[in-house]
Amino acid sequence: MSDAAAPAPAAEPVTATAAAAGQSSQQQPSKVAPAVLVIGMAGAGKSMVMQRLSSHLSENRLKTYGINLDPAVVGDLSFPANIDIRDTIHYKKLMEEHNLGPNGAIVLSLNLFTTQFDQLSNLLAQRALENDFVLIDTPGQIEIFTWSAGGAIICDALASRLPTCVVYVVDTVRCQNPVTFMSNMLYTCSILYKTQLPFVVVFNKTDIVKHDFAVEWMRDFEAFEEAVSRESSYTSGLARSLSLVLDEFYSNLRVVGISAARGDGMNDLVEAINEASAEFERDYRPKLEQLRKEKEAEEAARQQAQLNKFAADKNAGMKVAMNLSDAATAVSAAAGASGSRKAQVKLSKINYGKGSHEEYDSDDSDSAYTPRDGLSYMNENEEDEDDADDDEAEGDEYSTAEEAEKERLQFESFKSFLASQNASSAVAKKPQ
Ligand SMILES: Nc1nc2c(ncn2[C@@H]2O[C@H](COP(=O)(O)OP(=O)(O)OP(=O)(O)O)[C@@H](O)[C@H]2O)c(=O)[nH]1
Repeated sequence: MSDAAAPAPAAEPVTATAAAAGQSSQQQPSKVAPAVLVIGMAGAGKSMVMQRLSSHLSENRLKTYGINLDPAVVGDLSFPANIDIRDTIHYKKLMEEHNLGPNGAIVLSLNLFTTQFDQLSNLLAQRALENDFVLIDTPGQIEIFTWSAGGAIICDALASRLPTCVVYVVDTVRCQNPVTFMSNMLYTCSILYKTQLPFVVVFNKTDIVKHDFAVEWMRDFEAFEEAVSRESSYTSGLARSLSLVLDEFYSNLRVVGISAARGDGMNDLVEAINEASAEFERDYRPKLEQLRKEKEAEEAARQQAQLNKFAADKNAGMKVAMNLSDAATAVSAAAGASGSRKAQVKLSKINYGKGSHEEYDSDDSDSAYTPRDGLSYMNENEEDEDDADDDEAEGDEYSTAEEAEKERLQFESFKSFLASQNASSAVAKKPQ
């Protein structure tokens, strides 16, 4: 990607708006150069408009920064370009590699190029401070700007950094047919609504046909209807209906007639671009700022929701541990009520192990329970060894009683054995 210095002469302290519209340099417009996206159907004259506009601005001592986004241009460009898509993307190779036709390869080239567009727009933001206009030529495949992701990325990236407008170039000669005119206007409309950027419609090639008829059709529905009535096709009826719908759309359009070949109407074009740029700052910038803030707020809310979910999951984990502890405590208390302290201690140890999450003796009414690591409740006045000692003492008593009972049973059984033995020997000694 080349980024050579623009060939235009050094700018004098006169603003783009003032020079182009013949105003005083006292009126200070934005110092950031507007980005002008030149869009139009193949053959409408975009490249020639780029060439004429660059030289016209250069003659007025205004600096331009040129960008070529058309990968299919053969040979030298007709305008001075600082950045050329052909330096990074070889569209013929793409055709071969992906088995694509020229249109598909051009759209793919643009889409590939837009993957670098964020970096490019950062560079443009700097260059926009050193230049008066950033001019961008695009391929004739205008579907890039109506439905392809690449067009939207380009427009968003530019508009986020520079005042951006669209110059839509129309071939006036081919618009003389009202149905073709309507077809062109529908494209204009769809690009306007897709890009949402300030718009200038440029009727080119006015050296061949004046664009007055087109302006009249846009301003006066009856004039268009009369032209359409001469057509007898189905589409003429559709064109008539559509012109009614587009009435509102026309009223908000900036329209300029030029001849890129002869250089007619160039001052009007520059003035329209400056107006569109001012419209961007006045109407579009606040909307973009609002959108940016909404997106930031959305992102912040999303992050907060994730944090809340994380915290909720963590609390749920703690609750499970706490519930287990409560259950153990309840059973332990029940066991305590029946007087089996040993059972309580054993239960506590079976559930958690000694010194683990929770240990709590329900029969110590004077206990002060203090949380430990948020999970355990332990009687501060009681030491772990107490339990151990209790276990030992009570364990001793218990085993002695058992043994005594065992001894007693053994003794009883021995006595009954002796008694049975004595009885049998008495029978044996009895004289016959
Ligand atoms: N008479 C006349 N011819 C023009 C004018 N502008 C452009 N042309 C001619 O129209 C043809 C197409 O011009 P380009 O500038 O290549 O058009 P483009 O829109 O860039 O075309 P693509 O690159 O194919 O999209 C060329 O033959 C130009 O000489 C004009 O104002 N008057």
